Amino acid sequence: MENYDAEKLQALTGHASPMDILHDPSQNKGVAFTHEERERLCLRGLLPPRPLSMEAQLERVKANFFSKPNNLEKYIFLTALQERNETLFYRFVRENIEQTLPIIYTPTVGEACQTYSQIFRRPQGMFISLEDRGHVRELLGNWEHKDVRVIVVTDGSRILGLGDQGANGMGIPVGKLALYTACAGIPPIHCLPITIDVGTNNEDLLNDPLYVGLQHKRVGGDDYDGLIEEFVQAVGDAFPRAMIQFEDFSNDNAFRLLDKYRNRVCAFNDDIQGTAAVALAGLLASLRITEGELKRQKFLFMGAGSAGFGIADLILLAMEQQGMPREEGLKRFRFMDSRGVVTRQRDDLTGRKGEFACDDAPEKDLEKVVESFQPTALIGVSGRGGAFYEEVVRAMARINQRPIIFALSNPTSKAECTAEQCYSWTEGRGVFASGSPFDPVTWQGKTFVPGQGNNAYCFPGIGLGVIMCQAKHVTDEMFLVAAQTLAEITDEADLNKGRVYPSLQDIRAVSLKTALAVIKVAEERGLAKTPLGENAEERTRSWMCSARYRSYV
Ligand SMILES: NC(=O)C1=CN([C@@H]2O[C@H](COP(=O)(O)OP(=O)(O)OC[C@H]3O[C@@H](n4cnc5c(N)ncnc54)[C@H](O)[C@@H]3O)[C@@H](O)[C@H]2O)C=CC1
Ligand SMILES: CC(=O)C(=O)O
Ligand SMILES: [Mg+2]
Repeated sequence: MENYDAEKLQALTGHASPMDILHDPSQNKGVAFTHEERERLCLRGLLPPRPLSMEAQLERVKANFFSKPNNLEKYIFLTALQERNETLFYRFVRENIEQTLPIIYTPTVGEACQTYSQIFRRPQGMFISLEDRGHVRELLGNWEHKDVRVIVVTDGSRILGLGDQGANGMGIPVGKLALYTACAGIPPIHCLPITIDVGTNNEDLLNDPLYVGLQHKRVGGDDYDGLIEEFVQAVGDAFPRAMIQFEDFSNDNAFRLLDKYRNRVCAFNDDIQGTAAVALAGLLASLRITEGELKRQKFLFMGAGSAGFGIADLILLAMEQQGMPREEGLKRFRFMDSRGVVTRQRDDLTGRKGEFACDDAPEKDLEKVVESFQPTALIGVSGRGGAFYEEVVRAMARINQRPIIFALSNPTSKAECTAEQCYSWTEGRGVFASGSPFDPVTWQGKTFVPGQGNNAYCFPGIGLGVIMCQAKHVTDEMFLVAAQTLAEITDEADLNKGRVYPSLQDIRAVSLKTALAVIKVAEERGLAKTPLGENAEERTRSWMCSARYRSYV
């Protein structure tokens, strides 16, 4: 028989045994449990005798983190901390955001997905596979938390610019949701990462004996659509207050699923819409440097997929708001993909490509397209590292006094050019942003701090706003206001350093402002199920979790 009162413990912590408290990452404080708490929760003897403060724990975590020999080891270390003591994990991430974001997110999360089968310790999130057809609702009932508000779901088919990673893509929803908590204060209890496994076309995984996903080719067609439909319906039933974020779906499905579900449930696609918001924000801030007007810009996109068309659509919406009709705006865009410029003569004008196709002659050489189209902004969303080679960047600098060059592909190895290349090839005149972080660059005595043009600046705040007012849908207008809000927060000091985004240190304030702007749109459009009115800021602030230990005495 136990010498503790299980009922009392249950009432206090939700757990009937003291050891379960230590094994629950949302309750565990490790050695930070005070003497009084240890007494009350019957933890005496289960911990080394001397209580330490959270500050001391943070010192230890810091020393461990920085002593790791490489980034993947840092990732494994932080994941273990997250699974052991969530509060300490989030406090450490927040206090060291510049150092930890590149680990729990791009670029290292990409490496973590690629090695997922090797580094797998404990499952995080939920896996739904083809084998679960007909049982998805039942399966969601196995998740321990019942009040889920945000689901990030992938099918692993296009993980960053690394292609098909199958079930190993789970690192992405887990990382994105960690950002929801770290950057927007959404309590982890409300977050659910999900990977839908319909197989993989990645030959390495199909031949890897350690691969943890279904080891057959991807299944598409009605079976795929049926599973996604069952998933969306099951979410509505199991978690009626949840918003669904589609993440890293290959572009044959990304737009299709977005179009199918955006007006039916509360859902958005981050690669299309979140990326659009961050890119537009960066462009609006860039125009304060180049002293240009959005309507007068010419955009050349390398990459004609989810991110590219998502960004272009939002730019067009912003142009329309400034009085430029969509038809006129379309003329200011060119898209290139692996087959060259997207022209009307092509035989693959499916989806968004048809609308953005131009009348130019076919051309595969990026430098020639830069010379003929004379873009003011070059945007890389191709997942092809090094696509912006020296002659291309130099041509941009010949045509423009201040060329805008965004290398948005992730992870770092897929960036179309590096920050250093951009600044040196444009002789310090390039206005640069990248999807994965680059260190500051000193060029001829001036130090540039490149901004990170990553949807991480937008989706946490948008999600926070949607959740707070329980918006019925996530609309393009919400992404537009998110972009405008982010651009406004970027100040002159940022721009003077060459950074077209605010510092990541300010990310919580950015997320809060974004959320408030989103709530306002939802309320104005009659989409808010629980309007917050004048209390929006106070209610949102007080809902955001703070990464502080709760007291049990
Ligand atoms: N910075 C950010 O916040 C975000 C960055 N991305 C990055 O953007 C990249 C693309 O993502 P999605 O648009 O979702 O992928 P996608 O697969 O929908 O589109 C990729 C496009 O690039 C084209 N492409 C591929 N190889 C090429 C080559 N050699 N030359 C020219 N074009 C080529 C493809 O034909 C396709 O049009 C990825 O690396 C992803 O990590 C995506 C979302 C957000
Ligand atoms: C950042 C992001 O969502 C991507 O690279 O897919
Ligand atoms: Mg993504």
